[in-house]
Amino acid sequence: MTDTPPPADLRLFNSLTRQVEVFSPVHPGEARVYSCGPTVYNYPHIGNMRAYVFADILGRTLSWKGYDLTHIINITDVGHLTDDADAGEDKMEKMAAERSQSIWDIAKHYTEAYWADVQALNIRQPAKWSVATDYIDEMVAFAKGIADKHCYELESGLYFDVSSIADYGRLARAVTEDGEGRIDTVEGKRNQADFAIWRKTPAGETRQMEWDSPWGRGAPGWHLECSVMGGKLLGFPFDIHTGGIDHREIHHPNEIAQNQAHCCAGGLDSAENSGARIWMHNNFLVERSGKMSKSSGEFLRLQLLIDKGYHPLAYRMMCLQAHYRSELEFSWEGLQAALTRLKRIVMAVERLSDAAVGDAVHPKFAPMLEKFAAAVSDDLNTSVGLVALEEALAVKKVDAAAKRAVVHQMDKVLGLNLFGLSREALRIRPKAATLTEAQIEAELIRRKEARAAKDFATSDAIRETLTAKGVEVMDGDPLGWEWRL
Ligand SMILES: Nc1ncnc2c1ncn2[C@@H]1O[C@H](COP(=O)(O)OP(=O)(O)OP(=O)(O)O)[C@@H](O)[C@H]1O
Ligand SMILES: [Zn+2]
Repeated sequence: MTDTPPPADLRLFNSLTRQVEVFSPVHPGEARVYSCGPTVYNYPHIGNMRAYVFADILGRTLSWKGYDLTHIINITDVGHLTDDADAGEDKMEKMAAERSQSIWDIAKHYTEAYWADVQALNIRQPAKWSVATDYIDEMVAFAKGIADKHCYELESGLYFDVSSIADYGRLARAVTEDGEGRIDTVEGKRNQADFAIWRKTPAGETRQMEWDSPWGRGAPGWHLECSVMGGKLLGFPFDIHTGGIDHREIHHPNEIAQNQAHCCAGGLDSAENSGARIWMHNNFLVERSGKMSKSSGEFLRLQLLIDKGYHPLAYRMMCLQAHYRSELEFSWEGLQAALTRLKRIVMAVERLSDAAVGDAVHPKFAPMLEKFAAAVSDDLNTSVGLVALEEALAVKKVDAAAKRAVVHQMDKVLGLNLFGLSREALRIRPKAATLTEAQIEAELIRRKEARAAKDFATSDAIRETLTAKGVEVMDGDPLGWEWRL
């Protein structure tokens, strides 16, 4: 019997080196992780939530391996422009103006909506949700510390000179024409990739969110926010920084540039000072038409999936079935398949008795647990991890408590809430359903009576009516019926 996961080095893909590296913590026994959080100007779409499912799997894996995890996710409530480079308006200001609402109300509403999705997807709470506007003083102090050596002032704000640090942009490694084309030229910029770390409020304008600074009244740049919160809450260097793959091109190279400047100011030179040792990026959730995006107007929210009758953890399952570095194409068929797979697993778990769940693992399950540990240790290969879980569930003639123990171990990483979910809970009434559950139950009782009286015509008719109304009758199944999605 063993109560710790089988040892396997955790290997993670570092976007900085473009290599899989063995994780070796900065502080022995600890793991410090920062994840770029949502810009709360709108509802998150399910693509955004893929980024947090990924960060959650990373955090759970680190915890499972025994590291003392400190995970920070920020809430961006100021500074993120409609273009990741320096073009456009502040996303928050723009939405507030469109809605004639205060930014603070908008931020509150969408932060709560985001947290509801976090909870529905069984994403663990981080050590802290750091809210950008709570760190304005620290941002001004950070900017002051690097301004002399690395920045210059223009009418529109304080700009970071990317030629002032070693090896700018090595994370993106793609100074393609495409990349450069995205960066809007601001009159007077020394290099095309220079970016604002403080944006001055234009003369004659007032913004809802503005603060005093040595460079005039204005607001911090989005990249500055993450540098400051990461450094302040985790200390430089920390272990891992995560975000979606779009951040690999502009946001994170700019964060790294600032971190380098900041650390060099403290006497530590060179490109080694990226702030975090490992930078990890999840790939996109895409639709046939391309990347799912808030800015494009129409997008899929988790709530829409639920309204259609899909349990939110089916979406988590869908994410786990793909590797985080692969693009994942969303389709309703794919979601349905993920839900069916989750149901099968939950049914198998339900069959296990309520015997005590311990951490101890029976030797019979050692091969599956080893396979599982090897898979998640191999850059978070959850899709193979799921197969190991199913193999463990399929083992015959074994004590139920022992099986529960191994499932419990695996679910610590997968986070499918397998002991909190029942198959009935996975059956969600679609919003468009015309029948209530009570009506369905009543019809099923009528049908049972008809069958008992050998009145098969009536029994078949009831079944057909239910089918027409989106209900599948399942004879011989303890659940009795399902919504047809
Ligand atoms: N389609 C997607 N698939 C996976 N991750 C995504 C996708 N779109 C954005 N992300 C990630 O979601 C996280 C939150 O992003 P944020 O709230 O800043 O969205 P946004 O950039 O305003 O929205 P969008 O890019 O959709 O217009 C970031 O880590 C981002 O990289
Ligand atoms: Zn960020």
